[in-house]
Amino acid sequence: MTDLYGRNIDYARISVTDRCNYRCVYCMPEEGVNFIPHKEILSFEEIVRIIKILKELGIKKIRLTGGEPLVRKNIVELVGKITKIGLDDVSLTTNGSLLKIYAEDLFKSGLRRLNISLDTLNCERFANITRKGTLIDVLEGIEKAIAVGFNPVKLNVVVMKGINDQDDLIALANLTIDKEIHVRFIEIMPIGDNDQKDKFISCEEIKDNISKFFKLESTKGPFGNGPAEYYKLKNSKGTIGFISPLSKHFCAKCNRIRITSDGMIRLCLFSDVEYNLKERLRSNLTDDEIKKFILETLSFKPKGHPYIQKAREIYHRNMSAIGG
Ligand SMILES: Nc1nc2c(ncn2[C@@H]2O[C@H](COP(=O)(O)OP(=O)(O)OP(=O)(O)O)[C@@H](O)[C@H]2O)c(=O)[nH]1
Ligand SMILES: C[S@@+](CC[C@H](N)C(=O)[O-])C[C@H]1O[C@@H](n2cnc3c(N)ncnc32)[C@H](O)[C@@H]1O
Ligand code: SF4
Ligand code: SF4
Repeated sequence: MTDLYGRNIDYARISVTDRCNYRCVYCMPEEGVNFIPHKEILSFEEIVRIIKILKELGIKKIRLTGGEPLVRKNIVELVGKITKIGLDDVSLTTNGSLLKIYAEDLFKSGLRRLNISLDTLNCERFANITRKGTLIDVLEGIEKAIAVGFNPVKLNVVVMKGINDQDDLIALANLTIDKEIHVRFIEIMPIGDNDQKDKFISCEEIKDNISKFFKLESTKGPFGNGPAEYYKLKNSKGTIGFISPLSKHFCAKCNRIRITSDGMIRLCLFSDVEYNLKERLRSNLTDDEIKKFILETLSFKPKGHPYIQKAREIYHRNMSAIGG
């Protein structure tokens, strides 16, 4: 599919749930989140049908996300159904807390790569950032993922000024030396109901902080479809990536659409305008009619966000409900 700006859209991020066992400070509030009622959440059959239709429209890469995708009941079964569809790439973004339990079965169901969120290697800070998490669970989950054969394994680090922008950067960068782990530092985005919007630090500053300790060499990065720019440390096995949606946005190269867990097509992370796909799926439209609807909505995909450089808006959905 090509949009009005000539961008080839071949990647869909599908959120399989808005629920999560964590409450990360940059993603959703500690309490009072209104989760989507179960009957509004897309069923496995609906998700699989959407992916098959998207494939016919030229989508080749699918990322499953959430909320926390691994808290969705029978997620392994869903992954198995999706990997059988015959796409070029299926991947999943997770907080890693349940990987100890699911990594092996996910691998057996055909999934080959994982992106795991991990913002610090300090137990106390980890508990404060996730509000509900225990660091050791994620570290063991990462070990397990590597042991069963996932490759590449990428770690996503949302960097917050004054919280994890100093020693954490060095400790996380260090992980890339001996292991084939790819650590990506991400600029915090001002989306949803969170109180971290004054914690922004740009990738340039993050890079400067790392460069005080390590020399970064530009490099090609691991297999992926996302916007990260990659570097490596001398003789390291893994890489270090930077994702800068605000300071150096990548909208001109945007290749993706999103489907929320309640079946809305979201054309841009930074735009709250959504199109009701679920309503069409549940009203007996044919696959061809659904295709036509998706193509029609694509013409509304924005060029980028007009306020992207200094976005300080409150969006009606939290990041957990969009899928990142
Ligand atoms: N602004 C913006 N941020 C994005 C977009 N896609 C992903 N991100 C952010 O990038 C970070 C990493 O996303 P992931 O889910 O790991 O996916 P990815 O980096 O696209 O995946 P790879 O295919 O492995 O490169 C998250 O914080 C996302 O919110 C996008 O289209 N726009
Ligand atoms: C919404 S989470 C969903 C998947 C899974 N629960 C996880 O945490 O990896 C997807 C990605 O979005 C990132 N994210 C969440 N809120 C963010 C924010 N305000 N700014 C930048 N990235 C954010 C997370 O760190 C994670 O890497
Ligand atoms: S970033 Fe992921 S793990 Fe953290 S609260 Fe959001 S959905 Fe949950
Ligand atoms: S902000 Fe919107 S247009 Fe820009 S890269 Fe992200 S999804 Fe694409």
